[in-house]
Amino acid sequence: MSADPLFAKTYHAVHPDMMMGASNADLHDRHAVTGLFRAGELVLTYSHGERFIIGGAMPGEAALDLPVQREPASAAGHPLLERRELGVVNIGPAAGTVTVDGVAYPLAKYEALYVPMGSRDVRFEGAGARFYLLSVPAHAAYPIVHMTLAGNPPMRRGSPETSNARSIHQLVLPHACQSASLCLGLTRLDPGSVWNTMPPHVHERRSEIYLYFDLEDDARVFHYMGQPDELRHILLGDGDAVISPPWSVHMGAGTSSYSFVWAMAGENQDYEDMDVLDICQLA
Ligand SMILES: O=C[C@H](O)[C@@H](O)CC(=O)C(=O)O
Ligand SMILES: [Zn+2]
Repeated sequence: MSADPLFAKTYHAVHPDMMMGASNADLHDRHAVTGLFRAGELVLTYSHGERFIIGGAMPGEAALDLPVQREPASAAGHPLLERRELGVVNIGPAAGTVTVDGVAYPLAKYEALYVPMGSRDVRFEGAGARFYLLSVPAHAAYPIVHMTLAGNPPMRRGSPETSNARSIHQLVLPHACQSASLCLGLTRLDPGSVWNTMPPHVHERRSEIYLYFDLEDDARVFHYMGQPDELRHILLGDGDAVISPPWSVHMGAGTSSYSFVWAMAGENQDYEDMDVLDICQLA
């Protein structure tokens, strides 16, 4: 539940002690973001981690508009992006269009749009498109940027021998697209590779959200989280996201290969600001 009617659910910050001994249902309730993609709906949730708005828009035949703020009264009716920036990724299957203040941006599957603070009207169209939405508070307006995978060649990580060969596309990071705080990318596993983010890491200065997709209906990702010596897991399906607190490991293994969108915000935009963990220290 959420106090602000704009949001389907509010996710609170979680203390490390709360993860130890939590039931699987509580873990899911506190960290898994499900139900974002409903035909004909735009769904928003709110996380107290970096004040992320995590949402999904699945237009169907009718267009969907980003709503305006409702609370407090002084902000009611103002654009949602009055003091926020937005990242949009089309996770498919079909192409769609995002129109920002009258300018249309066709987004093929895997393409993304950075929408600056101050944008007023944001409209989503296209049957079969699923737009994943991530918004964080901003202090400055940067240019709108349409990102393609071809325009953002990947870093190659992992290998088939360790079942983790993958392409990491950095989409919203300072060298590719300026933003106030948001960092965003897309990682695709090679066929037959199932492990992401190996070796895993933590980054105390940013929290991170993963959204898994390109999974068949009966496939799952076992997403690991928690302190390195107190790991827990959550089972996620196609179109499900998971919120990692800044102190938490985030890595996963799937029952097939898959893709995921990663999004971070916090006090820096240095992708390399990670404490990489040795697999042998995990427990
Ligand atoms: O902090 C950065 C993120 O966790 C991801 O970029 C990691 C990732 O995509 C991978 O290794 O597959
Ligand atoms: Zn990370």
